[in-house]
Amino acid sequence: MMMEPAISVRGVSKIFGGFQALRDVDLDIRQGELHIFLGPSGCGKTTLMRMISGFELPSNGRILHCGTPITGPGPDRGLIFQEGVNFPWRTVRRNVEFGLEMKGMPKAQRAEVAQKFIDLVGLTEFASHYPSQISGGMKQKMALATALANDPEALLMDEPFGALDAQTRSVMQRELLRIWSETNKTIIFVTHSIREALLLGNRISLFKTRPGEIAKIYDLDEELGKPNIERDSTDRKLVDMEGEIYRVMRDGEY
Ligand SMILES: Nc1ncnc2c1ncn2[C@@H]1O[C@H](COP(=O)(O)OP(=O)(O)OP(=O)(O)O)[C@@H](O)[C@H]1O
Repeated sequence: MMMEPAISVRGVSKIFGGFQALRDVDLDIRQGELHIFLGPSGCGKTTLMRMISGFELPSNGRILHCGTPITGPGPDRGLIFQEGVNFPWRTVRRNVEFGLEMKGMPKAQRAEVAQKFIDLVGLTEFASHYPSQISGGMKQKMALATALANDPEALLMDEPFGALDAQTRSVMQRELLRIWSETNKTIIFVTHSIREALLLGNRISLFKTRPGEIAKIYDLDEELGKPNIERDSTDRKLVDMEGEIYRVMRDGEY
């Protein structure tokens, strides 16, 4: 039996003023999938992500989460941005606890849940530090722990590693794959980087611009095997795909 998609995007367009940012997007995100949005600047990746998060509504069409129309933000969809939003006056632990506090979870239980996710992302030693005392990569780990603590069904990650240096970014990619395989969450991950897309995804939605559309979907499981930390950036097939996607984007020949 086919599982119901985690997210279904049906005939979705978005118009800002007179400007068409997205046109007629159809897409199913599978349960437990790590799905990549890849494309040039301005092609509408963030706009589609914001509509899935519920902060923005489609001009036309509809978006369903597990069969239910999305009408606004909800705890079932956890967001992680490049800036890694946090409260600077709260320690790592109290940042991770924030959503649980809002839900009114009792203190002891919230400490236990926060600890579990702080350990999962590898911040055990830094739980009592303030955001200003930890690195950019650690801040993104904290954002991941904060999102996971709320037990969302899907994680929406908008260029979460975009501001990190190459070395830290590569560590975080491996960490993300480990955490994904341990939690089985559905993840939508936005990136500009073809290589990052190829290292992480089950599938890639390749966007094109003017108007923003999904031009092509690549099934990486078929080509490269399922994403795991062994997926190798020097693998011949991966390098070939990288070249192909690069050419498609450069020449606009979708
Ligand atoms: N609130 C808004 N009002 C007007 N135009 C907008 C608004 N939000 C986005 N746009 C326009 O819609 C288009 C798509 O923007 P979006 O941020 O979704 O692109 P993107 O693919 O995420 O780009 P980037 O990779 O640079 O973040 C852009 O041309 C942008 O200027």
